[in-house]
Amino acid sequence: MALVPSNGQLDAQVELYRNAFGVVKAMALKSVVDLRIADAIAHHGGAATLAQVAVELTLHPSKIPYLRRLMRMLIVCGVFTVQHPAVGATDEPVYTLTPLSRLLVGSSNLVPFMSMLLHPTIVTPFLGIGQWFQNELPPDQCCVFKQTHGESFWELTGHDTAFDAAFNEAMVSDSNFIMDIIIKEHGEVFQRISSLVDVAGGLGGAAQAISKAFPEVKCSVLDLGHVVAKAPSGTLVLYVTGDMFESVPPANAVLLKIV
Ligand SMILES: C[S@@+](CC[C@H](N)C(=O)[O-])C[C@H]1O[C@@H](n2cnc3c(N)ncnc32)[C@H](O)[C@@H]1O
Repeated sequence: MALVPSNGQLDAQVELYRNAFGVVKAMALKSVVDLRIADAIAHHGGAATLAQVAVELTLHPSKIPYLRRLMRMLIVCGVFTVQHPAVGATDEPVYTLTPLSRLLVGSSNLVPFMSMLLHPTIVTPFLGIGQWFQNELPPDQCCVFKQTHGESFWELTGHDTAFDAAFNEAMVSDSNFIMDIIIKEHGEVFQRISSLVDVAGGLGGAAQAISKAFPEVKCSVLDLGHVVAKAPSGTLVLYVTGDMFESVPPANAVLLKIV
């Protein structure tokens, strides 16, 4: 039988499937965060066999073959690496951390932020994007989030205390991570100002970091009432309740981070 050239169709199919399976990458990462696999490897000095990981995570031994598959996926994603034993050796492969998974361990890790990004409340609305385009929604239901949950993101955080706490913790973890780098590498920008307002600053992770490094900068945070109510006290940072669309407290500089 004569072979018919595929005219790039096979490459296109691979690319199509690769995009569709992108969701598996995200969910594999979610399992790392849920199970704390990076911590398990870190507890073994940064290198562990599957059996050691399984013991650390208290997984049933019957799950080890599936854990191997999950780890294979995560290696492709750059989350872990594996060192195979020399040919003929009977040692087990050893899994190690990479720069990505090192961000999931230690004191200022990004686990809360990753957990939030991959939280069902955040992920589920994406399943309804197609439907959202088809429906003529009333103006007060104009976003995909509201279509799924029946209320806006900020309405939900206003009454769901557990989700709000997780969300605020996530934002603080991102701020702790990024502000450390910004202050070390570009701290000079804060030396030229005397006051700063962190607009929609959440619990003020960014403002707190700036205030600690530059106590001479008068820092304030503007956010919604239910967030300000949980703000830390006894710091130099002033928390102000308000709506950023109505007014913003005066300051030399305005900081907008992930808003
Ligand atoms: C994605 S978070 C970012 C928090 C902070 N900037 C950070 O990077 O950690 C957005 C923040 O905007 C606040 N927010 C939402 N609508 C607001 C409004 N109309 N006025 C003031 N803050 C608002 C939320 O409560 C939340 O704390």
